[in-house]
Amino acid sequence: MLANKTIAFLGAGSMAEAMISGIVESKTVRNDQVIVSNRCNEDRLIELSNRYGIRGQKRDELNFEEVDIFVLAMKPKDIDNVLSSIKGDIRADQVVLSVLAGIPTAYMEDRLNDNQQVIRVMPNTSSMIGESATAMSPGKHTGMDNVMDAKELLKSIGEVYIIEEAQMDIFTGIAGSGPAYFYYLMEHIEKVGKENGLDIEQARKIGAQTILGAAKMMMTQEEAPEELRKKVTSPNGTTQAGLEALKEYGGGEAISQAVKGAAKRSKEISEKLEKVTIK
Ligand SMILES: NC(=O)C1=CN([C@@H]2O[C@H](COP(=O)(O)OP(=O)(O)OC[C@H]3O[C@@H](n4cnc5c(N)ncnc54)[C@H](OP(=O)(O)O)[C@@H]3O)[C@@H](O)[C@H]2O)C=CC1
Ligand SMILES: O=C(O)[C@@H]1CCC=N1
Repeated sequence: MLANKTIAFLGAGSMAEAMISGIVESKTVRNDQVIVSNRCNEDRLIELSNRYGIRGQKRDELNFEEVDIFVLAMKPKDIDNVLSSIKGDIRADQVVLSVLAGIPTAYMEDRLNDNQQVIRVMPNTSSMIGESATAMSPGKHTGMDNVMDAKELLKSIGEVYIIEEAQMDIFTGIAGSGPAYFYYLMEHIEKVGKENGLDIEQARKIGAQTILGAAKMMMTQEEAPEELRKKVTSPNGTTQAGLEALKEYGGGEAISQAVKGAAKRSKEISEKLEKVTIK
């Protein structure tokens, strides 16, 4: 379905690069079907086009007619500028995928053309290696063919979940922001490993393999995480001591609060948006 489709990223930052890397690596589309553009940083366009063999184009070089799927990948604060700058150039049947946290489909529909096809998407940076957990929520005018094309494209960067838009905030708290929690955890594991005689590279590999192993267990075994945890925990053994410390220092609550904090911020971004329709 994507065989002859052209995909244009508007925004060339970390998230765009992670998605481009995953898409190119998967060979779901040919490299020359992918275009990347940004606001002003031409060096970055050259860098990405050289690194991934895709087409870097300045805004005024973009031929909107040839594009089938636009991927908006700028910061949420830039959304109004972008929507008003593309409205005159895109058609309603061209699909606009937005990866911006907190920007509802209705907000984009109100500011683009009548019946504009939009899809709100929440990937994460593990798209870089095809391991994202990505959510998508189509807007009210989006046809099934475009939903299927978007899903196929997003499958190339990892697992895809079609969810209700109302669930986007919590999805963002868990999966969009989630990689950062694990990196933060690893920063602490590296530090304590180093303080206790490991070199930092060793500590990193050991910690990462442990997270990977636990993740694969959860994805392949029937047991719930609680059961798997109990199997690690010998009475009065080392794990019990570790878990007691984790509880004493609020580890579980800290994780819940991290997810809730990120979800709350996603909701706040939506709530702070200009409510007036500017069509
Ligand atoms: N980073 C992450 O883990 C995730 C991010 N997201 C979402 O992805 C979006 C981008 O985040 P991230 O990649 O981290 O941000 P970056 O700051 O790394 O990149 C932002 C990009 O947007 C470009 N840009 C700004 N204004 C415009 C414009 N008017 N037209 C075209 N491009 C423009 C910038 O170009 P220039 O440099 O030329 O100004 C830059 O390339 C955010 O909305 C975020 O919510 C979603 C999931 C995960
Ligand atoms: O921090 C952010 O706002 C973005 C959205 C999800 C991950 N990064």
